[in-house]
Order: sequence, then C-alpha cells, then structure tokens
Amino acid sequence: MSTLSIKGVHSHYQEQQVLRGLDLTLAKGEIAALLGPSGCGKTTLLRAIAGLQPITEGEICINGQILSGPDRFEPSEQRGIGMIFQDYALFPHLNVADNILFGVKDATKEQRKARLDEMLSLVKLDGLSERYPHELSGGQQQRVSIARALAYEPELLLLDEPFSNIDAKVRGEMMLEIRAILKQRNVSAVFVTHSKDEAFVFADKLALFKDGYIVQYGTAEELYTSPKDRYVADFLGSGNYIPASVTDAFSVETPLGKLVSTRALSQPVSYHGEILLRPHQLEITPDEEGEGVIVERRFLGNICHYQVQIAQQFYEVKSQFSQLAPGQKVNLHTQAHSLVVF
Ligand SMILES: Nc1ncnc2c1ncn2[C@@H]1O[C@H](COP(=O)(O)OP(=O)(O)OP(=O)(O)O)[C@@H](O)[C@H]1O
Repeated sequence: MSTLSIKGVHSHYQEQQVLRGLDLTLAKGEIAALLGPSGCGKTTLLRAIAGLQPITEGEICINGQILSGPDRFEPSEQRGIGMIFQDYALFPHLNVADNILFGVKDATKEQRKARLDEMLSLVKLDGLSERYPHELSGGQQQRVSIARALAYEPELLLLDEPFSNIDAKVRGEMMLEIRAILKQRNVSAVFVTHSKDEAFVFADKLALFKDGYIVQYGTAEELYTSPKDRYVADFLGSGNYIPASVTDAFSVETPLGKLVSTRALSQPVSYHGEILLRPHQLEITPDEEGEGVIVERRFLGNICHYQVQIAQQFYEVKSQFSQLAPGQKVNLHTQAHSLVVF
C-alpha cells in the first residue's frame, strides 16, 4: 500500500483555480520532489496534504485513510504529518531539547529523554541540547527542525524549500545527510523546490508542475531520458532540437545523417518532427573536411562547451576533448541511444 495517494485533486483560492486535477502516489520510504517554476502550485499541494488548504475535488489519503475528500477533512494536527519549513520555524525561546521534544506528548520522562538522545545523535547535535536557536548556525538550526519533525514519528514528512537558506557550499552535503536520515528511518517525504539539481540529489521521484498540473511524474532518469514534451525536456537540462523524419521503427533521418534508436520509436514512419540531443550526447571530432565549424569555445574545468555550426543550424556540445579552437572544422556524431522524438 502506498503511504500517500493523491487522486484528482483540485483546489482554488477565491475564484482562481490553482490545482487542476493532480494524481501522485508515494510508496513507504520514498521521497518525491514537487518541482516547477514560481506560482505553479507546489506549495498549495504541500499545504493541501498538510491539511492547511482545502481541496474542492478529489482525495488525499495516507495509508488508505482519506484525510481530505468529498465528505471528509481531517484536521492538520491529526494527520500524522511532520513539516519542515524554509525558515526552520524553531521556537526562539526554547532550547534545542525543548524544540525537539515539542510535539512528543504521551511519553514518560525516560521515554522523552531516550527520544531526545536518539534524535540528537541522528542529526549529529550531541552536546548542543541546551543551546538556543540564535546560538546555532543555519545548518544546525535546520538539523534541529528535522529532529523535531522526526521526534514526533510522522507517517510523512513535508519539506518546503528546506535548503534555500543554506549556504551553497554546505547545501549539497546537507541534502545528502538529510536524505540518509530519512532513508535510515524509512520515512516518506514530499519536498518542494524550484531547483532540478536539488530534486536530482534529494528525491527518488520528481513531479514536474506547470500551471496547476503535474506534467510528468517519475524518476529523475525517466524524466531526463524520456521527457513527455519539450517543457519537461527543457526544465531538466539544455538540449539541441534537430529536424528529423522517422524512416523505420528504430531510425530517423536528420541533418547529422541517419540516427539509430535503441528503443522503438512511438511515432509512425514518415513522421516529421524534432529529435532531442543533449549536449553531452554529441561527440565532436576534428576533421579538415568536416561539415561543421566551431564558433565558440568555453572551458568549464572538467569539460569544454562548444558551439558548432553546420549549415544554418547551431549545436551545443559538451566534450571532455578540450583541444579544439574556434574556426576548427569538425564533425558531430552520436552513439546509438534511446532517441527522444517530439
Ligand atoms: N493565499 C493566497 N491567496 C490567493 N492566491 C494565492 C495564495 N497563495 C498562493 N496563491 C496563488 O496560487 C498560485 C500557486 O501558488 P503556490 O504558492 O502554490 O505556487 P508555488 O509553485 O509554490 O510557487 P513558489 O515556488 O513561488 O512558492 C499562484 O498563482 C499564487 O499567486
């Protein structure tokens, strides 16, 4: 049984429809990222799951129990959900221990002490239980907020842009650390972010939003390698779009010649469209008789980014081969892979 199940959810603010029929399921221990540009409805869905936003159609269930539905609305505090916010929302007048134990009711003094020690060790804050929030770094405050949410043993954890106030240098490490804690406790989580890079690092599945819809839901790899449309493809990374005609179930004819797909194409023979080639999928070889010419080169450390012109078309290429200079004649190739045709 999935921990979280969202079916046909709609929600409005006054007259404005903000969520337009969302479906999403999350298995026990899975982490989903709600990803998309500003104003597309990510936070509204998170609030609806938490019971802080009413829904007008559909249902939201945890472990098969309806929390929001046509005739049901479970109050937020009875949903068994923990929340972690961008600004941590710690109580400034409570020390670390009291912040962490705030939601732990119905427990003896010994149980509370044991839970506190377990949480402090989990988030690596042993010895800091007497400190107040203003005596901690941003990263430490974030860890307290995680300990507080987990101390309450939620079925589901909701995180609203939890890393946006963390210094870029420690952000990556912090994300991996929190992900490891959630995996260790087998806690399911839903996480809101604008950033595909954060979603790639932190989540098992991505729900890409657009104007109140989820355009595609799946693993990062599925969305990256098999995007449903150009919106998904572009959100997850840059790409070259090249005119293409389907010649048989596995190949297309393009200005770069015949390209072969390792997976059957869904379009019929004679379909005219475009194929997506990511910059790293193009290989560049110097060739004085080549059809292409390098018009721009940017050195990025471990790779070089080239812009190559062939006839009227420009191609973005990322290559580990850094010896080429503007003006150099080249050819472009791609290895057989699962081609994406739109
Ligand atoms: N309290 C509110 N009253 C009226 N409209 C709101 C309210 N909160 C959000 N909205 C509107 O609902 C839509 C979705 O907002 P939401 O906050 O869910 O987007 P988001 O994807 O989380 O954006 P962001 O990434 O900027 O936080 C937007 O058009 C927003 O203007």
